[in-house]
Amino acid sequence: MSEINDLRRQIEDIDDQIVKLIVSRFELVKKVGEIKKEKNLPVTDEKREEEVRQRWILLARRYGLSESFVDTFLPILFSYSKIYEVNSAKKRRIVLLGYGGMARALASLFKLTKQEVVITGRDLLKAEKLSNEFNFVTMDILNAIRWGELIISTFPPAVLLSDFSSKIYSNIKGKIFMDISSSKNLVFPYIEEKSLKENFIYVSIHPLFGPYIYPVGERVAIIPSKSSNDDVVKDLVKFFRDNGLYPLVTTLEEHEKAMAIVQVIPHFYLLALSESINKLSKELDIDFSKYQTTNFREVYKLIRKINDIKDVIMEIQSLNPYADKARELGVRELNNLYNELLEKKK
Ligand SMILES: C=C(O[C@@H]1C=C(C(=O)O)C=C[C@H]1O)C(=O)O
Repeated sequence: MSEINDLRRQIEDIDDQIVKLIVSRFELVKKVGEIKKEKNLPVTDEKREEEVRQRWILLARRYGLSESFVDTFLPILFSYSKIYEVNSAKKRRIVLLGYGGMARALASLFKLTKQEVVITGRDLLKAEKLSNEFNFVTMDILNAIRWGELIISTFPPAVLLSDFSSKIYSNIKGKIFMDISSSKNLVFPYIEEKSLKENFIYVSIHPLFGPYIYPVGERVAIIPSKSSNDDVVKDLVKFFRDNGLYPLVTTLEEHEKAMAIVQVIPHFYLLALSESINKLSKELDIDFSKYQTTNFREVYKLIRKINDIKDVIMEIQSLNPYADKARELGVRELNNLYNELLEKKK
């Protein structure tokens, strides 16, 4: 036993050094972040990440560490590095309409950059619960939008199109209003028209990440409207960059087409895959959880994630204007593959 204890003391010594070294690394990363902010550069630098990865792979080979360790460890290191790189940004008065997962993700970023944030919605108790998590403030909707400067709605499309939101649109003259919908085909023209009529500035955004906390370095699509000019867009690009995201200015059409590719098809396959796995395991009467391969584990993680946000996923399937085309193609490709494999058997 004392031999184990002795070894464990040595392990602890090494752990001490690892933690100290990681913190020293983060301190340097923080300095890189300050320079990037001065130079208006985004937090994420994919080229540099690949460079770092290649160095690590060489080191791993030299010292006999597995490459899979590198590929498991580095993404975690990078994602925490980026949290350290986000500094306080110019203070804006931000109103978050809604208190779901995406509101929480955005709130976590605004906490890192020390923004002034008011969280509000139809249920003020729920709004307060989220506010408390980050030490932000809750107000009723009308007071919040009177106070705020940037209004970010995390409401679902049906709410954005309702009379409830109309009341908001007619009380935000001169302010910037953003929605975060994944499918914008319905809401964009509707809010754009409201913004021209009610004299507010509408810029549609789409955070390209799920409802996870501290999404530093992730992308956000920005879609200008007829009521927003270049200065507003430039200002928002800087705002999102300073708040740790990677802004991408695009158009409504391009956005919807891109989402057909990166959301509609993958979600469609994953939902079907989820059902197929469940049904086959019942039919064959096998508890597959005991037999998880590494790849299966990754795939199943994704399946679980999308099942958690099934409402949003079904909404995208029904609202994206290219969804029918995408799904038809998806089914056709499955059939092709099916036939190809059948042919081989003959
Ligand atoms: C520290 C930097 O920022 C990020 C973090 C990196 C890291 O932890 O090594 C690498 C690239 C960037 O995505 C950098 O650009 O060097």
